[in-house]
Amino acid sequence: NSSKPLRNFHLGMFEIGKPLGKGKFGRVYLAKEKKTGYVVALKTLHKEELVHSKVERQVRREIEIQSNLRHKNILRLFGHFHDEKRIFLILEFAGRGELYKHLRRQQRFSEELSAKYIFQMAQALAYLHKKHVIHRDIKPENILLGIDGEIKLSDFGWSVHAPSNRRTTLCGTLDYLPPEMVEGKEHGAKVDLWSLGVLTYEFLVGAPPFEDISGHSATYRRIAKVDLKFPSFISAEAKDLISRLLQHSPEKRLSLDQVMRHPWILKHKNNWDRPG
Ligand SMILES: COc1ccc(C(=O)Nc2ccccc2)cc1NC(=O)CCSc1ncnc(N)c1Br
Repeated sequence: NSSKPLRNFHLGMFEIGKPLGKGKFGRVYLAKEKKTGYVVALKTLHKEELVHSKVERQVRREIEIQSNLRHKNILRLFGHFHDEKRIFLILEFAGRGELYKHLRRQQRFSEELSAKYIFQMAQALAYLHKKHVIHRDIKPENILLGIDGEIKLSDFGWSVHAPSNRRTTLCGTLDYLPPEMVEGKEHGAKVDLWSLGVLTYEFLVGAPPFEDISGHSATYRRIAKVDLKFPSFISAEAKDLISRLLQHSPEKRLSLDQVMRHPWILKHKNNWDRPG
């Protein structure tokens, strides 16, 4: 539409820097836009892989979903372009990188830091849900940190417009899947609330609640049963929030507003270093 600023990007506009990481479909590089000196993260997706895994349509839908998202806790997709072999996504660069690396290094986060991250996640999800976008792939690997340590929700590889019934097979970890997705049922935005509960648990404990080293079917069973156990060091308020999110039936799960007003969040809210 005419209101959109004309921005046809091409590779020659960028100075490519160090590799930032390897995603499931391609590599990500630090890059600088030559004219403005603006630093971005440039993600390359290889077309033959996308076509091969019938993900082409998903990328297109993804780009159109992303291009009108603007929120401080959601990583921006500024634009995209392609050459004969690759598609390039021009992404906001998150100054403190991948959250899961910080989590693994520190084993687990304090209750105060976890509450701050969960509050910011709830704000990002409330924004997405208002736009009828369900993320569906909330896990530490898809969360980045901005230069001030703020959450940047990323990689909407699986986001869809609600409601939806997943068609393509799921890849990667099952740990974050809610019962309705494990059972292949219709699912709505409440899948992100279940995953938020799993994320809260993993921040505080250092591992997801239903992880079962004996394999997928064991994890499936534990999810379907909501077989939830807490270590003794978890506070009563944190246990309360997690238990009210990890409810088998989606309607019983807390809403995002209730998460943002939960005693466990409010208890820590005044100690967060709030910029500005
Ligand atoms: C809005 O962020 C995205 C939006 C979309 C997709 C994507 O691949 N979609 C997709 C790909 C294939 C098929 C269907 C969808 C990916 C991302 N994001 C990423 O890949 C994160 C790259 S890593 C990184 N990024 C910035 N700063 C850092 N310090 C780092 Br480390």
